[in-house]
Amino acid sequence: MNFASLDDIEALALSRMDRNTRHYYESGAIDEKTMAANRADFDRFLLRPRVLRNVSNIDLSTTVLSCRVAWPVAFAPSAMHGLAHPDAELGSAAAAKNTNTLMTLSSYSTTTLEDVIAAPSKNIRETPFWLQLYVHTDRTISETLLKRAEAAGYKALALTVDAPVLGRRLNDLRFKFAMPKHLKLKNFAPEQGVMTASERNANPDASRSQKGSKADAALTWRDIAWLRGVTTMKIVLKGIMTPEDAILACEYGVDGIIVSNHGGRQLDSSPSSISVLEEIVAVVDSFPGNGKAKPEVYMDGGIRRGTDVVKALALGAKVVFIGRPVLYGLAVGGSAGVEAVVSVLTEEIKVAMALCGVTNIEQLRREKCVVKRKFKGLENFKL
Ligand SMILES: Cc1cc2nc3c(=O)[nH]c(=O)nc-3n(C[C@H](O)[C@H](O)[C@H](O)COP(=O)(O)O)c2cc1C
Ligand SMILES: CC(C)CC(=O)C(=O)O
Repeated sequence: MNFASLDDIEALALSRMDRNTRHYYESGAIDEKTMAANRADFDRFLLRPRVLRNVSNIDLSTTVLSCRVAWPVAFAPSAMHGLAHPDAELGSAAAAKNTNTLMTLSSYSTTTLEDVIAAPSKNIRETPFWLQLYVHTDRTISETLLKRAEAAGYKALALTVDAPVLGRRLNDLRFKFAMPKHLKLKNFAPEQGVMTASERNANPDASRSQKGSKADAALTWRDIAWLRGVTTMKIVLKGIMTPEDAILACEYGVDGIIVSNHGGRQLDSSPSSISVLEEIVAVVDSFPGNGKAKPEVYMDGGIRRGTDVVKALALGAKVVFIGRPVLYGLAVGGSAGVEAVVSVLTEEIKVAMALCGVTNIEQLRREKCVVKRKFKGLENFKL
């Protein structure tokens, strides 16, 4: 499949989706200001073209939590891939394997986590898989899920910390989306009472807290110790947006943090991910590790161009994650569509790196001079 840009894939995908799926995938919370800022704020940073530096070979490979991957972009967890394509998560997992891309599976998937990691692919290189987790009010259900993930070969769990309650997505509320009958949240038994976002949105009690979903709104930092006790997988916190929480993450000894506002789907009026990335990287870098490893810092939110990836890496992200683009790729062509997303973004990153005069990811991350602030401060920035 051949596309010029991720926008073209998105436009085709949206034109094919039924209204409710489109709303669920596209929506941000409330006025969608944070979702818009996730895109717009990349324009606050400019790239500096450098010349005559032999850029005939560009190497995009890097590592994430010691696993080698082909490029510095990973798949963010998103619920219910079955809405996008009949192959569901098997399509996205095959694309992840075929392109040696880290995939994070949402625990609210329409395929079991065991089937996802075993998805057939033509690639023999080992590709890391992580499992995203919402902690269930009945902890034994989460413990069982983690044990299953560990046994199946998942390398890390990504604990989503920015959704103790669900953000209000207005079109989900207006149109009361219901998951089609042929789809199930396959990692849970029906009696475990896990509800989809839409079912919860359609239920006013549940939308006030995540009680209805059985996701535990009472979770605190102390629960990290519980997680450490029940799994040997590495622990990544997804949804860190302030230096204060980044320092706490360091103190609690997690292995990674994802600077993320959930694609603008949770707290509207919170800042864009790219605008807070640099200060979070700085506090993690200066945290006194006392010989212990510090968390790797990743980011997601609004990545749609190779230049976005280059900016985020130059501002200190180890890798970035893409959410909606994977769903749109899946919708246009199953695994081939997701591979088309990877291919467009890979080409764009290579071109941007070459024109910035850098040839590998370490160089890009070291040379912070690749990016230049366009505006001195928020006060000068007009949305
Ligand atoms: C339709 C949809 C479903 C999502 N489901 C989950 C989920 O199950 N767990 C989670 O932690 N994040 C979820 N996210 C958030 C993504 O992991 C990610 O943070 C976000 O999509 C990144 O922004 P982007 O879509 O602009 O790339 C979801 C996002 C979308 C759009
Ligand atoms: C089932 C939902 C809670 C998944 C999610 O995180 C989202 O829709 O943003």
